Amino acid sequence: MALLEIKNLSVHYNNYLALDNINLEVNKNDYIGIIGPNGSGKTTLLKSIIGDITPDKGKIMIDPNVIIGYVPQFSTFNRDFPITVFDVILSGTLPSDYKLFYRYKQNDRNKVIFAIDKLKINYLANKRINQLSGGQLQKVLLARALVTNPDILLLDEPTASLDTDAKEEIYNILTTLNKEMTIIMVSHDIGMIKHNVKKFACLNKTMHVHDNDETIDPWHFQNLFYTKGK
Ligand SMILES: Nc1ncnc2c1ncn2[C@@H]1O[C@H](COP(=O)(O)OP(=O)(O)OP(=O)(O)O)[C@@H](O)[C@H]1O
Repeated sequence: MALLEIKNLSVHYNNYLALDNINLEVNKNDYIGIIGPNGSGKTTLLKSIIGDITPDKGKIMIDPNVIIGYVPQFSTFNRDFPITVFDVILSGTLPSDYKLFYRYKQNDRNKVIFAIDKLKINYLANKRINQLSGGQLQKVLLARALVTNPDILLLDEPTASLDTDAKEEIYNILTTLNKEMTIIMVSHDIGMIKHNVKKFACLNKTMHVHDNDETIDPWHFQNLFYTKGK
């Protein structure tokens, strides 16, 4: 059985159609890159998968044993908030139904230590988030998603506004993580997608999925698709 299956999904914001009849099957160890221009529905699709948006039509079926980790766009993150890296990552252990004054357990802290070790960011643990570079903050948000030990990792533009070295470092980390988990990543960065993912999907309200083999050029597909989709 697929870990996640999307069937005929459509989403409107009031009268605006953001996603139109999306179909996608996601299996163990898939690494899927979703590319599309601004406003094509990439974030809407990820938010539908994590249940933040209720679809008007269609279904998203998730294997009940599957845990999903979500790494939001880091531009949406308030970097001026006075909080340490350790506490940001610890917040990833909060249960969805947590109450005010929730007390973390030692086990929660152990999960943070595990994620910090995994991403080799021990040296950042006591820093405040406003002291981090973009690439460091991205790794912290990744560690925050890893504390739940997810089966599927969803990432929204994980390399946006990073320099080439930082981008490469994030992609290397994702390739390593993909050995043990499924990855779905949204990005504008077609070149990086081409070199890293196993499948790519072109999204512009509707979506087409392709295997990423040597002969396929995502630029070609994206252009074809956008021309046809208009
Ligand atoms: N809460 C909302 N209310 C109304 N319209 C929205 C809302 N959120 C998104 N939209 C619209 O839905 C469309 C898809 O938005 P979405 O954020 O999913 O696109 P995206 O591909 O992630 O864009 P970007 O690459 O700029 O992040 C856009 O036209 C956007 O303006």
